[in-house]
Amino acid sequence: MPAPAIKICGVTTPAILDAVIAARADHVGFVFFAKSPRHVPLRDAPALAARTEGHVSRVGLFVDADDAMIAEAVAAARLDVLQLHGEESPERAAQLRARHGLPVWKAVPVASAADVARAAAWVGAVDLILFDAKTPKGTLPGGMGLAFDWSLLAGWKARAPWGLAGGLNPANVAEAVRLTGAPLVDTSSGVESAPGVKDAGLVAAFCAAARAA
Ligand SMILES: O=C(O)c1ccccc1N[C@@H]1O[C@H](COP(=O)(O)O)[C@@H](O)[C@H]1O
Repeated sequence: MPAPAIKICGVTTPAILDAVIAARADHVGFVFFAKSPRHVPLRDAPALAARTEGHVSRVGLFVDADDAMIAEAVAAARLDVLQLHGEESPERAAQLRARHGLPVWKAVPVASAADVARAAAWVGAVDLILFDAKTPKGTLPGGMGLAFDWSLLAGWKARAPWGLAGGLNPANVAEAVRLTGAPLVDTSSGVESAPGVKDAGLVAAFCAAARAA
């Protein structure tokens, strides 16, 4: 089984961006969602984007964002991918893909086998389906460090590119890849010392563990 692609999400500082690049992650995620402790203000995005050039692809994470917000972030961070993490519809995803000419990833919240089955609605509308843990009502729709029961993915027959998120960290990512065969793994809280505070050592450990899986 080839090593999974790796995305480190919620990067907000040049120092951690350098750690992500040094650890040879494939994707870095910038969160454009004001309620998140990992929110990147638009004014900070150009400098972060410039640092990534030629090293890592830039994924912009949005939660039910409007057109203006997404267009500004695409320009400021020179995004390569749009990740939708809210209640966007397949039609909205397809519209954004056409408008920006960028791949669109959609997070699908999972707590049951039915949630995995519902991911079929996204096949064809997006470029990658990201299975993530369903979070409690009233909390952030992701970035909570919560894992779901990975065995639920046994019902997913991989009819589309997909990835695994939710509570992944250096200690469990190898097991997650072994059990699910995920072609892409995505983490945020699992490489932090506190919400929104990334740890360069944990970033390196996560990438090494994912690659060794
Ligand atoms: O990171 C956030 O703050 C965030 C906010 C709103 C939606 C999604 C968010 N993060 C994404 O959630 C998954 C799982 O994160 P974790 O590893 O469990 O912390 C991942 O894709 C994050 O990028």
